[in-house]
Amino acid sequence: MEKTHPYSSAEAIAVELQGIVRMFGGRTVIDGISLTIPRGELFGLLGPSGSGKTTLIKLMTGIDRPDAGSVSMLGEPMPQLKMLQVFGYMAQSDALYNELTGKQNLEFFGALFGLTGQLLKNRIHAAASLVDLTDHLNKQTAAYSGGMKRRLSLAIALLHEPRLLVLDEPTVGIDPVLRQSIWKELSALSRQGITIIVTTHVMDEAEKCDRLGLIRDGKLIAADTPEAIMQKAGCSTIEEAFIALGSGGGGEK
Ligand SMILES: Nc1ncnc2c1ncn2[C@@H]1O[C@H](COP(=O)(O)OP(=O)(O)OP(=O)(O)O)[C@@H](O)[C@H]1O
Repeated sequence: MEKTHPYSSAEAIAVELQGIVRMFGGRTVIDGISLTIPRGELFGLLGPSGSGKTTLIKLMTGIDRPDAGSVSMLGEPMPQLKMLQVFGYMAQSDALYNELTGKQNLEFFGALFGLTGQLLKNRIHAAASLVDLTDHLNKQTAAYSGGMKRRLSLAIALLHEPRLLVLDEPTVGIDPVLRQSIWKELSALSRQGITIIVTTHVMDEAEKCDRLGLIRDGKLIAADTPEAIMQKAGCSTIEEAFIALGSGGGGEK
């Protein structure tokens, strides 16, 4: 479905990275990345383990600072404390209170976002049903499976109806049926104008993104639609394209 977004040009950009460099202990982990993500885009970050995906999204959200270059989110320079209210972030490892129930976790994080009373109840209901956890809300989180914990983390990231969702491998440990329904929902949120940035290792998920950024050794080796990336690489799958582009191939097979 065609997306239409009624934003002025100043508001039209969700995230802008200019010449980002991040070093750890003298090693360059993000090596001069520039990237613009428009509002409402479902943008996937794809790359091998250790290529810098998590580091890059931490820089986008202001959780970490670059050693060089600049980051802005929705027109605001990052990092900024007030921007924490604007985006929903789901980290790679679940930051949950195991001794609390699923519902208590949602209430706790909802309160941090200033949600109270009936509004909080409504949001908990909506977010929990989205990730199919309604029947498990009164269980202690310690008794949740890995996939249930991921789903609870996703519900927490959605609780305050953020304009920007940043999800670090949201579907790890989630079964294929639920994975599909979560992706359907992500597409629907994106059609409503919510920007979604998602890291993934799963190729069929990558193909569902509006645009993909391919990262290798801290460099952005491509940023385009899945179709354009496959065409450029002269490949019929994203997986093949990723390998071809990453090894320096440009499609002239
Ligand atoms: N705080 C840190 N201190 C030192 N090195 C770090 C730190 N954070 C990340 N790194 C290193 O930076 C590199 C990129 O890590 P990052 O977590 O961004 O990769 P990734 O692409 O998200 O990997 P994965 O898919 O396995 O999650 C790795 O070599 C990692 O060891």
